[in-house]
Amino acid sequence: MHRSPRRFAANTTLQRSLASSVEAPKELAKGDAAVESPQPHPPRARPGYDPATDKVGVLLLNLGGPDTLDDVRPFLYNLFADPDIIRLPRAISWLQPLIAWGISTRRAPKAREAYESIGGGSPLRRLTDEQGAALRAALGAAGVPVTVAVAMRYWAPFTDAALAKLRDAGVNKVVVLPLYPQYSVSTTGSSLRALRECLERDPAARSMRFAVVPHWCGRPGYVSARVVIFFSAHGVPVKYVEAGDPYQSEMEWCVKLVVRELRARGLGNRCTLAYQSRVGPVQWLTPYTDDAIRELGAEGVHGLLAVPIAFVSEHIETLEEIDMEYRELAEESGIKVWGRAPAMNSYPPFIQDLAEAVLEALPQTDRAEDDPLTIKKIYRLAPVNRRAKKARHPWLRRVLKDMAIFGGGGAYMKPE
Ligand SMILES: C=CC1=C(C)c2cc3[nH]c(cc4nc(cc5[nH]c(cc1n2)c(C)c5CCC(=O)O)C(CCC(=O)O)=C4C)c(C)c3C=C
Ligand SMILES: [Fe+2]
Repeated sequence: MHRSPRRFAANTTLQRSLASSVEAPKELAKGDAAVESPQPHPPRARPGYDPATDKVGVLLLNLGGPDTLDDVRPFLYNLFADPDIIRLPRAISWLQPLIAWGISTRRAPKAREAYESIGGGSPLRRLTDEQGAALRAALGAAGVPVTVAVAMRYWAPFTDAALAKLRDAGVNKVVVLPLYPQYSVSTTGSSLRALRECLERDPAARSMRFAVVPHWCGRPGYVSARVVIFFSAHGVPVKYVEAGDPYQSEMEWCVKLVVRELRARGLGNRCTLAYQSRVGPVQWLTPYTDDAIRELGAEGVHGLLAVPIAFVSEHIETLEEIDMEYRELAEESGIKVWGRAPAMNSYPPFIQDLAEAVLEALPQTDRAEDDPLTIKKIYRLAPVNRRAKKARHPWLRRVLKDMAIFGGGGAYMKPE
């Protein structure tokens, strides 16, 4: 029998302050240049949006991170207790809480040190709130006023609080926007499963209509904003990809589009893709970022510009792993010049493009088959455990291809 892993509650003060979600944070109200708001436009009808009857919500999905050092271990517990992160055979799935407890307890001291080195916690929540505020402003300027709520997977604000916020605001149409450019079962898939589970527990929330933007790494606003060379992406275990996770092919496709953009701008730099942040003893996607850095150093490469291609906000993986660990490794490997492209955070052209993704998805809220069922469909098609084997069958691959996972919004380009 599958038992739900126990989830640690987040620090209650923070939960109180953030369950209320994404009203513009105070520092943004002062006029932060990065999110200087476009002027709101009176609501105007567009496909999927009738100002007379519709109240639109945007549900941003993200991973979450510990707010304080005390949060590190319970945050790690939540992460490792996720069956999309540690995939156990069904027969021993009941062991997951124990395994999660063991790994989080063992990993916590090192992770705590890393979070301490970037200021004592993850900035992901603040940056995601800022992205939400900027997105709300961009959509308001397009004549679609929205309520934005953030649903973090492993730390507050959790999905149930985010759904409650949307419901309390009277929202009847929700566009679900994962803040992961590329789809992986371990990220977007897991967040969509959490959302589906919340909807199953909460019939009132099911009265809202949903549309999902499953991935957006091919959108022009994401591709053309980058000018870089050493692409470093968060990895996943190879088994995920063998089981049909589209993450690696989306990553390679995304990098190809960025490289094409670089070439079009006359930049002939060599480009490399490598994978960072592996956890545990299993084989992850290769080449590993650390091996790639060593090899490039041994080849006599003079300078490297790291590009965090899978991350849209600064957090532990950029601020500590790339900026500190990989920089040090690069220096030791003989690389003389090291740089890192910043994450997008609330960069206006990026937010503008996300706003367009939301507007393109909005008409899907009017398709009965896309209501919370979409979420089910997408997750079912994301092959985990035994479903993974089935994904090897040509017919299921065909279904996968036709369905929402590869559907995307209008401007979305399919992998070549
Ligand atoms: C592109 C995004 C990500 C993928 C794919 C992903 C897969 C994945 N991650 C772990 C284990 C850990 N991830 C951790 C932190 C972390 N991961 C992502 C993104 C992806 N993960 C982000 C944005 C962050 C940072 C969170 C923050 O600081 O706010 C951690 C915790 C840090 C640490 O101890 O190293 C772990 C652990 C697995 C096992 C996995 C695929 C199966
Ligand atoms: Fe991760």
